[in-house]
Amino acid sequence: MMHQRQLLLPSPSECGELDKRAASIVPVSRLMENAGRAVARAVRQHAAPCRVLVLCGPGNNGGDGYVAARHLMQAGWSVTVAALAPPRAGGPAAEAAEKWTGPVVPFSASEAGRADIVIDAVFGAGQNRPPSAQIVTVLAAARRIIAVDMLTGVDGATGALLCDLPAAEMTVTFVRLKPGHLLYPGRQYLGEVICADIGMPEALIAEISCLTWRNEPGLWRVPEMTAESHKYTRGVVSLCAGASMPGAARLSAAGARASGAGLVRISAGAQAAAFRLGPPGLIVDAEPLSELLEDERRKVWICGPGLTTDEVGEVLPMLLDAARTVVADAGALGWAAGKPEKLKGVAAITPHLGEFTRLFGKPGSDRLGAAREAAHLLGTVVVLKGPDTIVAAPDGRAAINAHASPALATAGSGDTLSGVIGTMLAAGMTTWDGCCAGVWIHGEAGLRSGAWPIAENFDQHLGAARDAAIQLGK
Ligand SMILES: NC(=O)C1=CN([C@@H]2O[C@H](COP(=O)(O)OP(=O)(O)OC[C@H]3O[C@@H](n4cnc5c(N)ncnc54)[C@H](OP(=O)(O)O)[C@@H]3O)[C@@H](O)[C@H]2O)[C@@H](O)CC1
Ligand SMILES: [K+]
Repeated sequence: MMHQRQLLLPSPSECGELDKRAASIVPVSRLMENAGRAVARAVRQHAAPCRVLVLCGPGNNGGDGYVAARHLMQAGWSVTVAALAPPRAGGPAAEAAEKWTGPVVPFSASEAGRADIVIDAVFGAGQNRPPSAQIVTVLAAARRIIAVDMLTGVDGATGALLCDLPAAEMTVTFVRLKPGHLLYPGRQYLGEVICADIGMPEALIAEISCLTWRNEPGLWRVPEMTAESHKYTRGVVSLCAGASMPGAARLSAAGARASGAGLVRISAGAQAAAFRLGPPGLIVDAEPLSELLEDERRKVWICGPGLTTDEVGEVLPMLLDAARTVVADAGALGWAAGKPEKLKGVAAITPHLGEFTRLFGKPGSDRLGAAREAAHLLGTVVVLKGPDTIVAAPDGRAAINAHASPALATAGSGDTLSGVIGTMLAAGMTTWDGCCAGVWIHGEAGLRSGAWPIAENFDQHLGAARDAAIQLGK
């Protein structure tokens, strides 16, 4: 099982905090030596010996570059170094630069174009503004790039692009991945991301004030089935269905059932007869919602898939008045467009980027920060869906999900996800844990669904996906 601490995604500034604490225990020069050696090792495993140019910036990222250059040269590779600027005097990077005895060439596009591989050690965690046009031109001239810690031009905290960029083949980072390694658009420029152990004391990692994790089992635990389980302990998930889009509610209900809910009921009102033509295990209620809410065992409700904004306006306030745990999606998000405070009291919302924008405005280049702010504003867990789904809690915690497949980007997939999340909450998980687990399980089902699945296909894999989450979380 991955320990929560192993899943931490410190931002560059949190890494700075870590480096400062580490300095009194392990000299930065030793960490830098380990980092550079790890880069050289990764390059040797990745490529056959060839002409390498190492581009070094003035900070410690550049320091890692000088060390990597030395180790590659010692391994018999043909290596040159080009410095953007001299390393900061008296620092560990200057020490590393002094040990470089190989050729130094100008920091130029022609030198970059001459090399078979360019190692980008220009900026890493310390980049705080867009790189200059000169740097962009030099990187663009490279045939193959391997980045040290982070590709120059990608913001490690947000994954935002700070300039036009060529893509790297590989990025070698240290200690832990950073949010920018998982968040788009940056993620697609980093190639294979390798995280090297450089001897940072684990105890120090536990001390930093980082509240961002990679979404994997171990961050949360999914309840198992036990000999005493019955349908009410496995959990009851209820949904509100409407007249015009019955498919969405049925997909959500199917997602809830296939991921292990004990009982799933649809409140279909006048449409009950049509819903009864569906799968026999799905219970359809025709009674008024006010009556259904008298059953206190029906704690978790999904509201929005298949509902118009008018229908949401009728049912969502009733669910909140009855203090139910509500997962709001689709129509419920449209109902609150421009007035997100209408969703206060909801346990979780699951917007895609378009729905998020209609609720809160454009998130800009920092979707992680925007999701956190939205969660704080509403007191609600926000699941900002996408290829790098972000789950943010009102208390500042956030998880980034990289466990997914583009196959999930199909109509109805979000309805299925709301059902899975409903099931996790009905099984007794906290809202944040349940949302994180639901997103991972949905991702796992997508990964198991083969090429070009339709939303209905995901259901077939949700049980196995939940089981994988349970086993990996042990
Ligand atoms: N985490 C770990 O455990 C370990 C981390 N290590 C390594 O340390 C790296 C972080 O080092 P770092 O803090 O020195 O920052 P780094 O990225 O080298 O750049 C800072 C310099 O660049 C400058 N600068 C920034 N942006 C600029 C721009 N656009 N255009 C121009 N200048 C710009 C900035 O200038 P200033 O803002 O001061 O003007 C400053 O001089 C990290 O990525 C990893 O590789 C290992 O060695 C050891 C263990
Ligand atoms: K770099």
